Amino acid sequence: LLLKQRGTRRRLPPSPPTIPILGNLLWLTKPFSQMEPMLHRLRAKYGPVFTLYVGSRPVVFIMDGKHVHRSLVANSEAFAHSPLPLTTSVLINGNLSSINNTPYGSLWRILRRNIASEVIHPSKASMSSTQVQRMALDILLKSLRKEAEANGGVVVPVHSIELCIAFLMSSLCFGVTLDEQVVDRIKNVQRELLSIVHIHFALNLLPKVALLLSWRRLGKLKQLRRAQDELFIPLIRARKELLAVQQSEQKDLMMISYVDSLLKLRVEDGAVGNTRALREEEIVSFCSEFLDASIWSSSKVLEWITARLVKHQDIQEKLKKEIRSVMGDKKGQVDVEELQRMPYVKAVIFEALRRHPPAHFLIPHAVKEDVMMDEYLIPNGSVVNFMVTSIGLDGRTWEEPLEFRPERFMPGGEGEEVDVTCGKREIKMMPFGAGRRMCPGLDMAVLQIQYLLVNLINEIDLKAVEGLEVDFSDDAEIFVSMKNPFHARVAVSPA
Ligand code: HEM
Repeated sequence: LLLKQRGTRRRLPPSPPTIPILGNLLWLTKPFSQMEPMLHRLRAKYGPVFTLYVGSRPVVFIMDGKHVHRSLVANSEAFAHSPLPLTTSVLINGNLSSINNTPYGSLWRILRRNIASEVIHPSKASMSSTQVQRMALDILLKSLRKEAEANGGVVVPVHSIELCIAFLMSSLCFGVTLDEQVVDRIKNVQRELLSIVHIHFALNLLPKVALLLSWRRLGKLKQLRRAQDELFIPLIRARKELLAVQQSEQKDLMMISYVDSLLKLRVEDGAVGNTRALREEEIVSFCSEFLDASIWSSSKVLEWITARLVKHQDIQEKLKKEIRSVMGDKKGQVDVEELQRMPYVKAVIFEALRRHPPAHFLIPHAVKEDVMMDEYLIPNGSVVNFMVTSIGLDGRTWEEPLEFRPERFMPGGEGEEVDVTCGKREIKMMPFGAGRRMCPGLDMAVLQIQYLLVNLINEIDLKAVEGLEVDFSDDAEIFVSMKNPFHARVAVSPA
């Protein structure tokens, strides 16, 4: 059991030999892709909870469902802290810039409640997203049709998928449906920003070193931040004016948006009881977090699923059969109520989240007090990292874990009872994290992926291209892409 221990003998989780002063720094500064095999080897040798050191400071790794449950769920408050944000991020974005960077406490709760109840809550989400979802689907189909026409029926679906999800999420962020060129610019700025924010584990403990290493990148970061300001600020101001008109004329808005909620939000300011509105630059930063958190994760999941459907024609056929059985003779788009009657669709999505989670690690957590895990001490100030793939691909839980087999999530399968919110005793997979910092966008993301997947498959057949085998190797950075984007031959019914 997890207990706080005072005054008894304390031993940290096991660790490989460390170099004096440096600790295991050389390992910890490796990019994500190179760290994974090393972490699996350490798990095999030291067990599911072990320590690496940055100098004398411990970085704890938790690699199995049982210990994730003991920490993030059973002792959720102690593990809900985040390490200090990287100094570069503070320089560019200021102190109040994202939910994830906000220390666990009252301000974090306000920000979490805001996104969860004002934007993502099913009642709000369905109001604003139904029409936008339809438009996003049209963009996806139109983009695939255009590419197929130009290339003899062959497409690389990742581009169309990213455009579609970026359109959907930027509309929900700013409350307007933006034209494709603007969406493309937003997507490119966000991608560039992400690509230069290399978050090495060690740097979470050494913000000053991170600053030195990142100094060269600082100019580029500032330039990208200016590009964000140019794109986002006019949209935020337009929304502010619209809200003022709506208030004075008591009109209903056509759709809600994340920016609306941020414009109305009050945060603590200095003395107890004092509050203030968010500054414009803070709103820009929160929008950036919203777009990054939602665009890449959801589009990666849809990319992996469509790649799997090219490879496994039998699964594609089963999906189509289920869609036909629910839709009967009805023509046109499948709606949200019909999606609830498609268990196999959900099984395909869960299998993709298990086999190809878009993030292989949770965002690093931290503890702000000494905490006991079994007989081990996790000392105050430790960074704690949780590996998503070591749980979802654990051969003790899943039969042939590397196989893509949605049937596991159907009645009788080993994943039938899986709870992706990780509230139950056992954690078999955690693509959205677990505990207090668990992804607030879970329901929205699953619903949008269901909607886009079903309507896409209802309209097109995805086939393999002769001589171009789908390669399932991944490119494990912050969000995990396919190393080699796959090609598909599509037969799209005319618009
Ligand atoms: C398939 C889609 C998604 C996946 C797999 C995913 C996964 C995750 C994961 C693993 C975390 C870290 C949890 C932790 O550290 O314990 C996270 C955090 C977060 N996600 Fe998502 N996410 C998805 C979609 C979304 C969407 C659509 C939104 C917003 C609309 C969103 C907003 C956030 C935010 C704001 C956080 C930070 C929460 C905090 O620190 O309190 N995510 N997500």
